[in-house]
Amino acid sequence: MTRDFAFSSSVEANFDGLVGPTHNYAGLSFGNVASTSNATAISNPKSAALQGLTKMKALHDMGFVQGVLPPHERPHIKTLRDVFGFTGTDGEILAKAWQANPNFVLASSSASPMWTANAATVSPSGDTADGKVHFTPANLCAMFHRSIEHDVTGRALAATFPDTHHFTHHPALPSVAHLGDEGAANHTRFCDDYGNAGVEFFVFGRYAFQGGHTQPGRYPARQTYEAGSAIARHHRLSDNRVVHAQQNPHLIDAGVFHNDVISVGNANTLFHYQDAFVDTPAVLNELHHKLTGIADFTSIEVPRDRVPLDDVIKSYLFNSQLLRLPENGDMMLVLPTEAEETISVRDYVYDLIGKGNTPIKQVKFFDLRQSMQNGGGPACLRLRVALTKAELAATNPKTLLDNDGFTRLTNWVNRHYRDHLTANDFRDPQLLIEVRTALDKLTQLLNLGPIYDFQRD
Ligand SMILES: NCCC[C@H](NC(=O)CCC(=O)O)C(=O)O
Repeated sequence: MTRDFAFSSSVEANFDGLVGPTHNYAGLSFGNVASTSNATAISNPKSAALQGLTKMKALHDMGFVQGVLPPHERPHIKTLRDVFGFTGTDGEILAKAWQANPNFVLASSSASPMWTANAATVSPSGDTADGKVHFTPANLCAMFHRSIEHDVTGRALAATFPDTHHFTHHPALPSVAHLGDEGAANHTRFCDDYGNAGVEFFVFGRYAFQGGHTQPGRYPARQTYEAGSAIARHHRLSDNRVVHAQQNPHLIDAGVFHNDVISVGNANTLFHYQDAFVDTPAVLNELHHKLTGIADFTSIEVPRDRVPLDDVIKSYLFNSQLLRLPENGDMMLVLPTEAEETISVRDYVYDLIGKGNTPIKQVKFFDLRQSMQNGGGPACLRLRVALTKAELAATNPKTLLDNDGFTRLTNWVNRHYRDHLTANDFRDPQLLIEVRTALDKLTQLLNLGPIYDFQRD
């Protein structure tokens, strides 16, 4: 197929989460090996945010549309007050909560909204019955510290995509285990041109309303089938262009807590591990079948005996960004440096590129160690939003980064962020004041309006 991708009327924009000023390692995510093994490590929020910005800038410079989503207010005093019941001034609330149980404060202080692959599920207008882009913030109810994200995430998305002629914002699904939803980390879309109808692929860990199915035994299956199917209905997707697949429960038990740790897809390509799903051949068949006449579907399977599962998890091979280069339509993998340092993975990737017989022709590595130590690689850090030209023009322009935007955000980080944070620092009300000062400024830089609770109370 010969096409000039540069003149396509639609794009896939990547909205990365700007790492928040309280980025820290608290070991909060059971089943996420990096998070639990780095609990109590000292974090460097400044360097974490700059690592993220470096990746965003590099992709912008390569011609991709790069957006940004803001961090959240942490420690989240509203949670300590309204959920746990502590009273008094902000300083008193922090002190009382810490005394009752330091974990209350730590679970209210994570910078986890940085992983915007978990912010929402997004259905592009080519897929939806009403021709609008639909957003559903993820309830993230499997982990307490993430379950407090969706209100502010919803406000940030509405401030980024404000035009109701083009964008529809749904509330998060109810926060109960039956409807556990982790957003785009378990959602992929296949298509030809980003503006045309595609096939949406929802991956889940377990069924909540039907017995008799296999599920993991050791670690939680965060996403349910029922959550994905409810979102597909809310987003007005056609059944002929939706595929639901169960993730292999043995992989979840080995530490693959989201589908984006074991597969990545974009445009006409799915890059996945052997046995990523329950009955992988049947899943591939359904994708092939539903994509007939829509896109020339290709799947690339990485065999277990080529790359051991432990190396997949350690290196985050599949937590890559799979990007279609604007100039010629070739695909590029964006990987963390850990992938280059893991010999089996490095050899595999260079072989893949070298052979040249798949759509993936390029690879780039980025140092994202601060995020990686909490289990967040390149793919976790971005939310993809396919947009037509008209939708892109209706997007809040301050959230779409150009050279000046990068300079402003880099200066903002350098001015407001600490370079060293441990658990004890969250007891200090001064940190909260620093965070609020920084975020107040950020809402002006990105023209978001008062999205934070401290700006609204
Ligand atoms: N998509 C990647 C998400 C990583 C995230 N880690 C965390 O929340 C770790 C936070 C801590 O342990 O401090 C999670 O597991 O949901």
